[in-house]
Amino acid sequence: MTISVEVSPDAARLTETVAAALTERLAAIQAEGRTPRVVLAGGSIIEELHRVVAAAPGDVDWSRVEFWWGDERYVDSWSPDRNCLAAQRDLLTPLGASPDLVHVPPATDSGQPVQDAAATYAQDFPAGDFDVVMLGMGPDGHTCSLFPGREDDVLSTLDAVAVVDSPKPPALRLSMTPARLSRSSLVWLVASGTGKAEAVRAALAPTGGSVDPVEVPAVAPRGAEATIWWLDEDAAALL
Ligand SMILES: O=C(O)[C@H](O)[C@@H](O)[C@H](O)[C@H](O)COP(=O)(O)O
Repeated sequence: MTISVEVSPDAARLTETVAAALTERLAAIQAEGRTPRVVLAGGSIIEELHRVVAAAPGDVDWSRVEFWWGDERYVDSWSPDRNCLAAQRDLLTPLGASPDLVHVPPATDSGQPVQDAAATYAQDFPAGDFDVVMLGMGPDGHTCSLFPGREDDVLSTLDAVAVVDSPKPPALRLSMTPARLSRSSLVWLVASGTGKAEAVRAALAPTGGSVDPVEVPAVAPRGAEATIWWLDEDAAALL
């Protein structure tokens, strides 16, 4: 398992580079006769990445790719806060993804308390491992609605947790745990801009030795084959 850092000159080159790496990987998996399993997320750079992939879909049969979400806001299914609606609009609909292969997390109109919704969400995860998990990171080092100091979430041995008082609105969220996110060949963290530079340094170049995943949750998910931090120069400025 390797951990590496790839730095692009700016946000546009960053999303182009990650998009090309994604389409190359998914095409290679399909060439082996497998259906790729991809985990999506929300956040500004990830949503821009989705648009770039949709504009440059590569040699991938997107109707034969399975999708899940690493986290989702637990709000009404039509709320603009939903990560999955943005991904559907920017990525999945333009690429012709198969609705049967898109695993939409539960929403509040299911009527379930958030804890039950987390269990329902996890029941929809595959028996096998993922191929690519693509995550953003907040300026505080959170990823996937896994926030600093939330030991019960970050170190959970479950596949998914309910986040009940997120410091970033909306308060209720569903998160795939680092334990489950790490059941993936590749974990990619994508970060852009000076606002992420301090968190990138905390994750990758700590001043005081090793990084505590409870303090910097973005370091917790690790790919079985590789973990890659895709950064632009601004995000990498303090490395
Ligand atoms: O619900 C969320 O907030 C996102 O899923 C979150 O994990 C996101 O990826 C980071 O917060 C980065 O977001 P920005 O790139 O917009 O800062």
